[in-house]
Amino acid sequence: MPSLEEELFPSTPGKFKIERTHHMNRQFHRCFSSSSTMFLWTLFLIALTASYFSFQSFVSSGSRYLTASWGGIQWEKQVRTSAQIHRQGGMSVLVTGAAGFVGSHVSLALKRRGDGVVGLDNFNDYYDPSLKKARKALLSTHGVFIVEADVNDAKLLAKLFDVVAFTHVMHLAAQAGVRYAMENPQSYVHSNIAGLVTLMEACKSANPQPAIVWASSSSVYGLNEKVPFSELDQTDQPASLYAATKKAGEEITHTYNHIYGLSITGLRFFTVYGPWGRPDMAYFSFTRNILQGKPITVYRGKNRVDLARDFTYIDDIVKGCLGSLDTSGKSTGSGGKKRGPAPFRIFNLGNTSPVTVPTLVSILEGHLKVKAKKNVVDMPGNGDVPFTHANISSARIELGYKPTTDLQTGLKKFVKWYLSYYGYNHGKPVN
Ligand SMILES: O=C(O)[C@H]1O[C@H](OP(=O)(O)OP(=O)(O)OC[C@H]2O[C@@H](n3ccc(=O)[nH]c3=O)[C@H](O)[C@@H]2O)[C@H](O)[C@@H](O)[C@@H]1O
Repeated sequence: MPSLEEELFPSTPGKFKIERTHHMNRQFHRCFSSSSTMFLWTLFLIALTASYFSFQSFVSSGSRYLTASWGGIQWEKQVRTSAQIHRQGGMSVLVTGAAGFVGSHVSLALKRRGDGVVGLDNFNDYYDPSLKKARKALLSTHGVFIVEADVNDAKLLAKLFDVVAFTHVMHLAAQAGVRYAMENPQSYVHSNIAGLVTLMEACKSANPQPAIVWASSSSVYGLNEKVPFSELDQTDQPASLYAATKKAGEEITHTYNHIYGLSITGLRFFTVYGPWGRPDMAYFSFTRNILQGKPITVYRGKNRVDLARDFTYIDDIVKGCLGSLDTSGKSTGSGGKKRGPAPFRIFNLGNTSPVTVPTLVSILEGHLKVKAKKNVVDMPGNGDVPFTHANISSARIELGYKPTTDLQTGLKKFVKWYLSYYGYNHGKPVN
């Protein structure tokens, strides 16, 4: 039995057998055997295919405009107003990941000192998007407008550079989290590789080209054992896919610096923490669990050695970011062509005093006045590294970077924010 498709579109029309009336037989025979009719059929099929594709593109462009949260006169006005500079010698900065932890703090600091800021964020649900919306609302009260879109949206990026001649890009949009890379590896490729390249393409084509400062990570040191970690140490042994994508980012940005003259500064952040932080990070999830009376899992390294991190307070990181923007130097290219060498820099932004995870827990217990229920387990092979420790000499010399907040002080500020944000009164939830 022929399929429906075969019945409607026989593969060999000339041999089409008609067994009804003789008259019809003659007609069909004439129809399929004449070459001019064949030509008409071909034309018909081409027209059908073409109209199918134009309908498809109409539907997709239509839905793009229907669902797009950007574009239009009012939108452009908001972008321009947000980008306005209010100080002598100020800059206009496109901050990607502006609704994120570091992004929201940096945006606010720039705006406060009179720089123009436009944010970009896709508000994904890697962690509770309502926290991102709350950061957005906070920024909005300070005059920072955040465009809701993905950094992979090349058309939007081109439009933004059309509307504003950004002097700088602070690129903080990324898929963060070391261990989550085993659950969702593609999200790291999407944001940290594809998204970075899309942004670099937009920056290289922009006229004038902006200078770029972006977030790499202390995780690029991977299995490096030389302490403290210095920028010249080996970084070709990543322990997680997250670290590998950040290291790849350093190589990708180098290429754009080399070929197109983009000014690049990569910042290797060391476990940043503080108010408005990331709920997926240990200090945050420990706080939540301790307050809710739930157990926490504390990982332990080989031979029962405690894990340690060079925890760095958000305000210190913000100073490092602003110092990087201020000293970035200009990109040299224009019209997608390099006109001369441009700066390429990489800095550690750490605290230079690692603290073990059990110590982190006891500091939290002190501030929360609640004892944690600890499950101590051996570190699973999920991308974690045993310790991090930053050498910050270069950042100190070139950016004037000088961290001033120790973990005890920084966690106190975090806990104060946490209790007030989540509605606790003296450690008890307010109903
Ligand atoms: O500095 C960096 O490069 C990285 O810092 C953090 O990564 P991580 O240091 O692993 O921060 P946490 O996830 O907060 O973990 C801190 C420590 O607590 C430990 N931990 C974590 C979670 C947990 O349930 N138990 C536990 O003992 C981890 O093993 C680690 O030693 C961030 O999550 C990364 O996005 C960032 O790039």
